[in-house]
Amino acid sequence: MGLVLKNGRLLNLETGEREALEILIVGESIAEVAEQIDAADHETIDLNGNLILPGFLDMHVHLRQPGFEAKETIETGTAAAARGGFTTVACMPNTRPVLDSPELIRYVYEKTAQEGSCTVLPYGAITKGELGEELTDIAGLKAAGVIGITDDGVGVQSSSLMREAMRTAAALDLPVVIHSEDEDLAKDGCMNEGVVSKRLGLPGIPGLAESAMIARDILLAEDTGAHLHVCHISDAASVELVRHAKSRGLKVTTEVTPHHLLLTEAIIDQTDASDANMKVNPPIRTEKDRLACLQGLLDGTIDMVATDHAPHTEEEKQRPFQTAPFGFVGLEIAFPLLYTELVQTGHLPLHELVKKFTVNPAQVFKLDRGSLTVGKVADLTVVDLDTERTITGEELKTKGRNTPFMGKTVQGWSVLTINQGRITYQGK
Ligand SMILES: NC(=O)N[C@@H](CC(=O)O)C(=O)O
Ligand SMILES: [Zn+2]
Ligand SMILES: [Zn+2]
Repeated sequence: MGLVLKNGRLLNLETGEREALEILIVGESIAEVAEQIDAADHETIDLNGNLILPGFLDMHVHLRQPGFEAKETIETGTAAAARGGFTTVACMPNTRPVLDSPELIRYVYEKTAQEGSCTVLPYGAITKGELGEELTDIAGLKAAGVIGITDDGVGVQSSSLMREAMRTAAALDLPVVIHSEDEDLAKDGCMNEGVVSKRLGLPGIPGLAESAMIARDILLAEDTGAHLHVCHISDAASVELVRHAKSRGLKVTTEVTPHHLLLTEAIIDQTDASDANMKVNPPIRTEKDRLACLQGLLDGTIDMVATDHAPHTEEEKQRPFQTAPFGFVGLEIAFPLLYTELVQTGHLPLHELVKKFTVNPAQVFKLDRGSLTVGKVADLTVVDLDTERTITGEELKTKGRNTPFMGKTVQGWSVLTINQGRITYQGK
């Protein structure tokens, strides 16, 4: 007995056409895709004409477990992912303890098997404890199932250590995923360095703190042959560096967050830095930087969207701007925000946006996901493009309420998500 999805439209990611096709799911896989499927022996769900998309992949999330369960757990973070249409998320190792050993990687897989609502692929740390001093057992981490190595949350300051990490990762065919931040340039900054930080008298983080490190790591990737993936790109010069590296044929890829595509530092200017829900790292920058990120997404310099879902408690975010932690939640609202702000406004066609959530991340990280053809894993989401909903705290499945998009009305919400043949979210 399987499950037949009836009365849906399948989006063709090559042409953008919407095809009236039915899907039969048996076990974990797609058994049939056809104009009409005999549902006599199966359960059926009527999709009311809504759009069927491959399940989304988010290669940058913070699930906070182990150690920071007040912010998020694997259970709540993956429930949020499912509500957002995601079927695969890659989780960052800046937990407590840091995911820097094979045992801790196995812990994430076991916890996900018990409580998860999507596939979770952990990253392992580059350095022990993310302290930037000593490399982890990268081969051991790979054997335990990491999909890449990263010290996300902090930049690896030592160039010789990074070079050694890249050499090892290249030999193991593991991506090196970088949080690019020169701590010396970033100092104790809490927002973008520029006219707004000057007016408010707050310490700034210059775009240079990001781009200078990206330049270093592109050169190290060339030197070592490693695949370099640049996290949460936010600055115009950074986008140009990645564009140039790609044009030279280097294995350099990158991601951008919805907030860096949609916001500028005006959100901090307007509120006089009174609300730490506007505080994130890398910081929200200028209109020039925002437009460079958008252009990078459109021309393929930026491969994918990633949320950098980074939940914190309300207590932490009520602290003064300078001392509150950096980070926004994003899993549940990423697709509706970008559908509303980029597709509805004509910046890019729907199927191009969907690729940035599906086939592109799958290709970059060599995952057999992102396609809805017979024999593939049944990872999909059904999206209602028409119904408008306001982003409110009550509806969120994440524990975090830290988003600058609270109160915004958007459309393009998932109404059904299926991961490995199992319904993981069903809503209105
Ligand atoms: N993005 C953030 O502002 N915060 C992240 C760390 C990170 O992604 O660098 C976090 O772990 O809270
Ligand atoms: Zn980061
Ligand atoms: Zn992050």
